[in-house]
Formats: sequence, C-alpha cells, structure tokens
Amino acid sequence: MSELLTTEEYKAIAASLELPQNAFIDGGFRPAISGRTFVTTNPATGEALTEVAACGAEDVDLAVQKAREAFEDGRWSRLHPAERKDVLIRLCKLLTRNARELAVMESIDSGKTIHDCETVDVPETIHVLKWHAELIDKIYDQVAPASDDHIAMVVREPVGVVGLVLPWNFPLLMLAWKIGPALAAGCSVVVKPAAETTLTALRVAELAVQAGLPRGVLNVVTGGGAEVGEPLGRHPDVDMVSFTGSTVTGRRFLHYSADSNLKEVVLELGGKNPCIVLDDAEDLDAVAAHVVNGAFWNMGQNCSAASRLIVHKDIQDKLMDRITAHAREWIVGDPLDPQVRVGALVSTGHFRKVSGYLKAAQDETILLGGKIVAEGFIEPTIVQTGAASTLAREEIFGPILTLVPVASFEEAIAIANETEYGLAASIFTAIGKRALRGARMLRAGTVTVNSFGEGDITTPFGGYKQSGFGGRDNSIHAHDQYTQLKTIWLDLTDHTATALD
Ligand SMILES: NC(=O)C1=CN([C@@H]2O[C@H](COP(=O)(O)OP(=O)(O)OC[C@H]3O[C@@H](n4cnc5c(N)ncnc54)[C@H](O)[C@@H]3O)[C@@H](O)[C@H]2O)C=CC1
Ligand code: BAL
Repeated sequence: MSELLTTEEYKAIAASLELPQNAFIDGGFRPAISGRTFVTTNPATGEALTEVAACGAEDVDLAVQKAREAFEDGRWSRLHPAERKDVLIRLCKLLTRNARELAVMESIDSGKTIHDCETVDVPETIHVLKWHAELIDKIYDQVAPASDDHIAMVVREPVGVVGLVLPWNFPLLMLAWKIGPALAAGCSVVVKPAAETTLTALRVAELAVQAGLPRGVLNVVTGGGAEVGEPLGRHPDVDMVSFTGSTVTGRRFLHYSADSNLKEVVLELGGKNPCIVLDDAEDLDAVAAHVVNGAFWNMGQNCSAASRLIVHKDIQDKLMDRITAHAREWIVGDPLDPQVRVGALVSTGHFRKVSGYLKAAQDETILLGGKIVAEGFIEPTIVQTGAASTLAREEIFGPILTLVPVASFEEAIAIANETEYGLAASIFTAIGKRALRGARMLRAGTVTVNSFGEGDITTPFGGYKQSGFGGRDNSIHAHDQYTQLKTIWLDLTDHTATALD
C-alpha cells in the first residue's frame, strides 16, 4: 500500500467514484425485479450516496437459479483447481490495482476510517483471497486402508450453491473470508451484504468477472434481512449458508434450515470478549496499547473486540494511567482524515443503540471518555461496573469498554467465563504456567496471550457457546465449510484370476 493521502485528496476520490447501484446476478448488474430501491448514506455525514436495488425473494430465486446452473454445468466447479487458482489470483491483482478506490468506497459507505480501510481492510481482503487461491491446488484427497484389490477413496467435493450472509462491520473482509474458500472449493455463491454496506461487494463481483470468473458463480443480491436474507436462508435449492452477524439473527438461520431443506449452516456470531490483565503482567504500557486497540479499533464494532477488561485491583490505577495516555492518540472525527482512528458508527440506528448504553454508563463510574462527540460519533469510553451489569454482559458493539476489578487469577477466569458468548479472550501475564492454564480454562474459540488479536488467515476463527456454530472461518478449516466428504469404494477384484491360476 502506498502512502496515505490527505483528507482533501480522499474527498476528491470519493466525489469521483462511480458507485454501483444494482444487484449482480449471472455476471452482470440488474435492478431489482420489483424496480424498488433504497437510499444508502454516508454515516459520517448523513448524506445520501446513491440508491441501491431493494431486492426481494424473486431476485433471490433468480440468483440461486443462475448459481445452480453454473454449479451443475461445471463451468467453475469442475475446473482444475489450478485454473480456479489462476482466476482468483487475477482477481487479487485487479483488487490491488483498484485498492485505493475500494478503500474510499468502503470508508464512505460504512463510516470506517480511511486509515483502517487503507492499511487493514483492503490489503487483508486481498491477502485472504490470495491465501485461499494458493491453497486450492495443494490439498490432497485421501485413500483409506483397504485390501489390495479395493481402493477406498475419501474425496472432498464442493458443497454446491452457498448463501453468504454478511455483516456491516467489515464488509470487504468478511466477503473475502467467505468467498475466498467457497470459490476456491468450486462452489457457486449468492452473497447478501448488509443493507448498510453494499457497495464494495458489488464492485468486487464486477472485478471478479473481469478476472475471468464465469457468470453465475458469484452473485450479489442487495436488500434487507427479511427481504433477501430470509428467502436465501429458506431457499430449497441452497445447499449451505455461512452467516456472520448477531446471535439473534444467526439463530433464525437454524430455523430457516430446519423448516426448508436442512441446508448446512455455519454461524459466526457475537462476542463479549474478556481481556484479563493479571498483577504480574509485564510492560503495562504495551498492555495498554493492546487494550485500547482491542476495545476501540473499528469503533468497537468488532465481534472479537476486547469489550470486558478484567484487571487485578493492585495494578488497576497504573494500567488506567497508561490506557488514558494511549487513548489520547485515538482521534475521533472525519473518517476520511488519515489521522483519525475513530470514525462514525455504521448507522443512525446503531448510533442510537450505542448511545443508550453510553447513557446507562453515566450511572456507573466513568474512567475515560463518556461523551457523544457529534451525531454518529462516540468517544472511546471506559466504565467501571459490576460483572453482572447489563453493560458488562450485553454486546454493545461500540467504543465502550467495561472494567471489572478482581483480586485473583481464579476470580478473573470465573468472571471471564460468566457469559453466554465464547468468541475470543485475551490474558496478560508474565507467568507461563498461568498463561497456559488460563488459555485452557477460557471458554473461547481464540485465546491470545500477552496480545490482542484474532489470529490470522492461517488460524481458524469461530466461537464457543452462543458465539458460533457449525464451522470455522479462515485457515484450511474454512475449506471444510464449503466442501463435503464423499467415499468412493472401488472393488477391483480380478474375477478372472482364478481361471488363470
Ligand atoms: N458478529 C458480528 O460480527 C456482528 C455482530 N453484530 C451485532 O448485531 C447487532 C445488530 O446488528 P444487525 O446489523 O442488526 O445484525 P444482523 O445479525 O441482524 O445482520 C447481519 C446480516 O443478517 C441480515 N439479516 C438481518 N435480519 C435477518 C433476517 N431476519 N433473516 C435473514 N437475514 C437477516 C442482515 O441484513 C445482515 O446482512 C449489532 O449491534 C451487533 O451487536 C452486527 C454485525 C456483525
Ligand atoms: N472480526 C471479524 C469478524 C467480525 O467482526 O464479524
């Protein structure tokens, strides 16, 4: 990625962007069959960006039909894996060529900072797609033990037509997490982006066809959850759905599946992720940097955000001093200003929801921030509260971190696990035995020690308890979501052998 530009330069790019408006079905843009549209706005300014096709069940039917045709005639599903790899690598090159345009489009559509879009979202998107593309011609099938005249093959086949239902917090990156392994495996996909953030998925679909992806393999159907997400979840010809979003909506997909064709469902859901800092933690300044990044990156709109700080009472004050110093660097403001680290919340509705939690925080002890900066913008906030309070239990999905002091390692772990969620957790300690014991005891899909993070493309990502179901994103395990195992048993007994003997 080249140097970041100035705010004025980013604004000029934003003004010159050609924003996609229509759904992308069977290799081209199409308006909704009903002709209906909805307005998509820039959450940082409240200004309308463009009108986007408000699709419905009839558009989902069409997209699934085209995806099915593509899957069955093998134009993608039966290509040699190396040929699929070549197309996906060409897509990565096109994305790289259009990286700046995509970063600006992502920022104005979502309120995310241009800093993050340029340095994380777009480069990570390309990295993820490339990783899955590179993987696909390096996976071998298996041969099971059998007698000399039999071959028992265990092969992986693409699962078929898959629905990919996306959240708004990482529109490009979540698209890549799902289309990367799905397309590499040979599936045809129908993507349903969040209505708040539709633009970059449409642009990626357009670039994918330019890269040589056959028509019908990647479709993007735009619109609301009830209008597009539900028909996709209930569709009898969709073989599998991979969903990232809230636990409430994820639960619905299990009903959709049970009520329709028992399609496979993979859910990556919410989190209320503990970040434990023990009294033996070393380098509190580095710990503070991790805490601030974990809690406030992407305005806290991150399923794996460090949203519950559980800190030993003996070091609470020292840690808070350092956190306060680091938080000063997290400037709140115009997302197109490259110095800004805290942009706008994704929508007015979400801003109101987070503001409600901020109001509740006023009844507790606010240790940092606590204010609304402007409509859509909330300053990084830390509130000391009891472990059982609403603020410490519910997923806020905003820049509000709760702090709960504890007196021991055991108490920290117990409080950390007192949640219906189990997505991510972190623990800061200099004592190796505590680190390993803590990592084992924490009921979460990813535990980081002495850092905040969610691993990388090489490690599986998904949740324990009500944070996940059915599979993992990222790593070679993501490939499992989009493939199914087939046993091919060959009886090659030579029945003429007796005659020859
Ligand atoms: N785990 C995560 O990464 C995310 C968690 N969330 C959490 O969810 C809360 C609510 O945000 P939402 O945007 O409402 O999340 P959501 O889970 O409702 O939305 C995610 C996706 O599901 C679709 N959807 C919504 N209702 C649907 C339905 N009835 N049937 C089928 N699809 C449907 C949406 O259009 C979107 O594409 C947030 O405040 C946050 O706490 C939101 C986004 C991402
Ligand atoms: N942090 C990646 C997954 C998510 O927030 O939805």
